[in-house]
Amino acid sequence: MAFTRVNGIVLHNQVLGQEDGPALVFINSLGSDFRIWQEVVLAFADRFRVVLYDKRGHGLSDAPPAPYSIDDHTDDLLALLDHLKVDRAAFVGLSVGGMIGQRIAVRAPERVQALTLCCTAAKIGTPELWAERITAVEDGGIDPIADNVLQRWFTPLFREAQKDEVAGWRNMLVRTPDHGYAGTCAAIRDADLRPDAGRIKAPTLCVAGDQDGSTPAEVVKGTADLIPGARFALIDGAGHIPCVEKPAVLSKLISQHLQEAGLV
Ligand SMILES: O=C(O)CC1=CCC(=O)O1
Repeated sequence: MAFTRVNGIVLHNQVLGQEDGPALVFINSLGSDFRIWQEVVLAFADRFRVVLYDKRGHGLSDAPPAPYSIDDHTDDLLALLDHLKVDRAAFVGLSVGGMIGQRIAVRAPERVQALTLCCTAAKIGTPELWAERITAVEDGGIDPIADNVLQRWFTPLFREAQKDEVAGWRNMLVRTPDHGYAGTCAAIRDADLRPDAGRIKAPTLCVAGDQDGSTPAEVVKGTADLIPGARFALIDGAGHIPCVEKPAVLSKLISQHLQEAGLV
């Protein structure tokens, strides 16, 4: 685990696995930190140099004043990868993490060997919806909205069967700095990546959860249709965070995609 200053802020990050292996970078979602990838990473650490980090405003990274943009998040990740001397990598991005992944694939195509876009889209929600959420968090913090968020993150079955685990992920969510969370809501509010989606050259897999209340399967599929050659896969019994709810299924999909991209 390391703390690295890039672009004037400290980013919490971890590099594990094979020092000489191909790099595999995971980018987490709104209100989460890199612990959400723990189960998935286990499937890759024997073959890959795995890079995990908390984006600005999240986890143990610095939370500079809001608002942020997707390009701020993208600049941070590119600078962190420069610091780590990772020239090229496969990227796996969840939700807003997938927006950052799409942006890297357009801005630095030579660095992207493969892209897995998980429960994400080129445009997520509406500006009005994000403005409402920002106001709610600015007024009352994350706690009052947390139960609604969890209903989108996890299926009813998982929430019922894994009450303690869900309570733990709720703790992660509500401990996100309010302005870090709101700052990233603003990044999502302002991002419409659809005009550039056709420029993505990396082999791309788009993955959806069949019970995702944030980026429903048809929204994810709509983005897959915009990206040349992108494939689409649906995970049964998953909400918005399949790396927690269905880690084995997600790992298998990522692994197959990386194989098809010639990375293993
Ligand atoms: O909080 C949600 O609704 C889920 C979500 C949307 C974008 C993101 O990163 O997470």
